[in-house]
Amino acid sequence: MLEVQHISKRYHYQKVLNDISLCFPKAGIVAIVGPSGCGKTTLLHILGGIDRDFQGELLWNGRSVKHRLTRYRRRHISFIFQQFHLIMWLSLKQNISLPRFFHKQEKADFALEMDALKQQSLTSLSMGQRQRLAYLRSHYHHSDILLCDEPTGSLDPQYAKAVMELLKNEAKHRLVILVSHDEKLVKEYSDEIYYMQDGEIINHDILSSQKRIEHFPTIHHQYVFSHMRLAFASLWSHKGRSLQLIMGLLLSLLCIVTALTLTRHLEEQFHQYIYSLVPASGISFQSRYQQSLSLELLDQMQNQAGIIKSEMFLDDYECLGIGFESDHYEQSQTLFIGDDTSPYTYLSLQYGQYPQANNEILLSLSTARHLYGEQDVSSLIGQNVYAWYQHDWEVKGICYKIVGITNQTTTLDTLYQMNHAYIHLLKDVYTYDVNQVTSHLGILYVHPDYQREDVIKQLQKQYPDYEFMEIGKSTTQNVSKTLEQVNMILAIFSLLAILSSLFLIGEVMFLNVVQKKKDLAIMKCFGASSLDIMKIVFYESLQILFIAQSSCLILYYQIIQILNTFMKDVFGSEMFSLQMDMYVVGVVFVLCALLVFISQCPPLFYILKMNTVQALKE
Ligand SMILES: Nc1ncnc2c1ncn2[C@@H]1O[C@H](COP(=O)(O)OP(=O)(O)OP(=O)(O)O)[C@@H](O)[C@H]1O
Repeated sequence: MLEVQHISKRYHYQKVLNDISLCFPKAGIVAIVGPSGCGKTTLLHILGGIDRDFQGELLWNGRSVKHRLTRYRRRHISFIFQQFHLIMWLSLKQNISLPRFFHKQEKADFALEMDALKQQSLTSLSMGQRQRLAYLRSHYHHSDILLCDEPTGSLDPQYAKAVMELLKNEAKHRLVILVSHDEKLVKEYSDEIYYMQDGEIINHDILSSQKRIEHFPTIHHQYVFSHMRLAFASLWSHKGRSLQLIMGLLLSLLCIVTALTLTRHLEEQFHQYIYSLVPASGISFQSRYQQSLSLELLDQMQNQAGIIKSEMFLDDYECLGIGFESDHYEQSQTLFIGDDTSPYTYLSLQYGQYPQANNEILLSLSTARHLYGEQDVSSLIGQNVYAWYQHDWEVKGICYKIVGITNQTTTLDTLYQMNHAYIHLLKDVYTYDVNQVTSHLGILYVHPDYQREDVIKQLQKQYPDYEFMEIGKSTTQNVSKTLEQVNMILAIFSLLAILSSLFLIGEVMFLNVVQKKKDLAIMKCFGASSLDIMKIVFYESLQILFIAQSSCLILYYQIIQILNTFMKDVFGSEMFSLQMDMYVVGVVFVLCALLVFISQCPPLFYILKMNTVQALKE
């Protein structure tokens, strides 16, 4: 049984309700009538548990419910408002079954009444139809008390009577409290009437009494994923704005994920590329006093532990390329040849054998293909090619016989030959004395079982007049350092981009809550707690995040594919190929989710502080 004791309420300095005590029956229609502004609606809000800011007691079955109003509303209260308070971004059915989004329902069957409205959109409904919807919604939640604020206010007399008949029928099973101006209509249908004036009850008429007839409606469970569904409906209701948010977040996520993947992968692949040009086992050396190197010195060094091959590059002799033509190197078949990149003893043969004489060479598989096109490269074995060298602007060719093809693919076209072979061959072509040619740069190759640093230390001790350096190390270090800086800058910019879009999400969600606060208050009237409302708002931003992140994953995959095709075209090999970096994706997505959570604090805080009665009036 519902009871209020010594209820008083003030708005600033105005006393709206003054020490009201009432005791209501279990069933029947109880009307509250009085002039405009006397406090009827205020009293109704207190009875409905949506206004918690009052003095006095609200009792249900003798127990105070002032501190558990959400539970009280859910179990015992439903409303019909004068302005209907329908939620325009929900469907007809969702509006009617609104209470079921928040708790399980004892639902009456109203399929017949629904059929007439089913075809229409909410905005196209007439006032009478909206009134009917509001009635159906209150009926959906079969509560102990139905509170009606001017339920016939906007209806023509004929339809008003029909609504009163419905309420009369309702009142057999529950208590109907209605606030109305229409004293005549009220007298015709009410069992009790309270007369109010200036916030006080001035009279009470009991016209008849109604015994409550219990009925046992079917029980419907709460909708599954109810908060998610409401969040999605809310998101859909402002789809333009949501799309902008999703696009903003998607672009920032895509930028940061792609940029970080590029720099992380490119660093690795730059290193690989550098090592494909300059072997990881190479040590370069030169005299500290600018003295020329000699073949004896090379032979001496080659006998050191851990060294497997030594080379020296003649200062003024440069290999221009190889080709099949004997008369001139500038032919289309001529290939530019890089310096050989590793001792051939450690390369696996695909065809043929290792060189046995100075004029025999090995080709890397990629060079053989380059030279011979689509044809079977094994038929290159035994063929002659010409390597063209330039000295003092004079270009001369040395004839080599291809004896083998390795299975190696190299970035630059490469040929391998016996130690110092080209020095001996050039001597005959250019006719010089081997001891007279100068060379200031030598290369040593370290056995894979040895550490380059250790070998360098050893060499440094033994040959103090020479300076030894790891080939490619400083370049890779420089590349790593530069890419690290690029990474850092990218990360900062991307973080700023994500922060700004999250700030935007926070801002838009806040505006959204402010804009929809009346709808959220309506939900509260139909059983939602503050936590339910917070969940809806939070899930809405999670949905934005989810859509942005999943679209980002799809686009990220596409971008990686496009970049790989592009790089394959540009570099002509698959050396620079990217893969989806799930580590980067994971870190960025988790960080972003965390920031979304933080960006939701202002709207969620706003909901906690929201005044339901105030919000309903807006
Ligand atoms: N949020 C508010 N802030 C300040 N004053 C308010 C607020 N809400 C209502 N009032 C005042 O409280 C008084 C009672 O208002 P209430 O709406 O309860 O009256 P009512 O009897 O239902 O009037 P009506 O029949 O016209 O709806 C009015 O004087 C109104 O101006």
